[in-house]
Amino acid sequence: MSKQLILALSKGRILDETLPLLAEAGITPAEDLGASRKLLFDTNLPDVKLVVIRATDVPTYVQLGAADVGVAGKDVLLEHGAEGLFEPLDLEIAGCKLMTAGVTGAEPARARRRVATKFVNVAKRYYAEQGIQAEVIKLYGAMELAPLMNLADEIVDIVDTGNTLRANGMEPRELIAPITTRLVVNKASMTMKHERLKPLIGRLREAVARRRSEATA
Ligand SMILES: Nc1ncnc2c1ncn2[C@@H]1O[C@H](COP(=O)(O)OP(=O)(O)OP(=O)(O)O)[C@@H](O)[C@H]1O
Ligand SMILES: O=P(O)(O)OC[C@H]1O[C@H](OP(=O)(O)OP(=O)(O)O)[C@H](O)[C@@H]1O
Repeated sequence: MSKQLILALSKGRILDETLPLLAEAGITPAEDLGASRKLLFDTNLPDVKLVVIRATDVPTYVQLGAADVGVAGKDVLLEHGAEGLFEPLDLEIAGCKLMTAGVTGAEPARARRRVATKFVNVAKRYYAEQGIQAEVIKLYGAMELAPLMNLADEIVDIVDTGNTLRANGMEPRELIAPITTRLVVNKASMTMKHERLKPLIGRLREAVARRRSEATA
């Protein structure tokens, strides 16, 4: 195993909140991540590199050891599964909720509920736990359209302000899980590169704690 540390970052809305935390932990990209089409970046530290990839690909990179460390939403991790991954730290950024939602005022009455979502595994697990028979329909976006178009009775999706639901005549129903962004570490790296990872995780943990105490001060 090489001595290099590869960090896999989720691009999109998590990235902007991840970079200041990494900077507080002493890692800054060697160039502006947004200014090029590059996907692999050097940092200020010669033995640390960053890859910036789709959020849903982060657990795969870390699980299979292509990256040592990843930054991903708990929603993505719940959907992917935790095999081969340690989750040592809640970075407490990009908070939102994973919820069921339906048409405002409508009763979720159907014996076999049709549920549209991109979180297929989460949804199957959740409805099974609730003892509700569900036919889960995989979509890749715009879940809020599905009940409107009679494709589904209910959706499972991320809710933050609730504006997207409201704009489409829907309302949140049940909370499946509160979501924040997590640090994940490949299990083999955790053992083999422990000396290198321990201070990094420690500095990130301090940065998160500092923010928390500033927020409550
Ligand atoms: N309002 C929100 N809507 C969606 N995701 C949110 C929201 N607030 C925080 N998040 C977090 O941001 C992540 C999604 O980021 P983003 O929307 O940039 O990616 P995406 O478009 O869903 O990903 P992909 O490109 O893989 O489809 C989620 O996994 C979640 O953890
Ligand atoms: O409660 P709100 O504050 O409205 O946020 C939730 C919405 O934001 C996300 O969609 P996004 O705009 O990221 O598009 P996506 O479907 O491509 O993820 C998510 O899928 C919801 O639709």
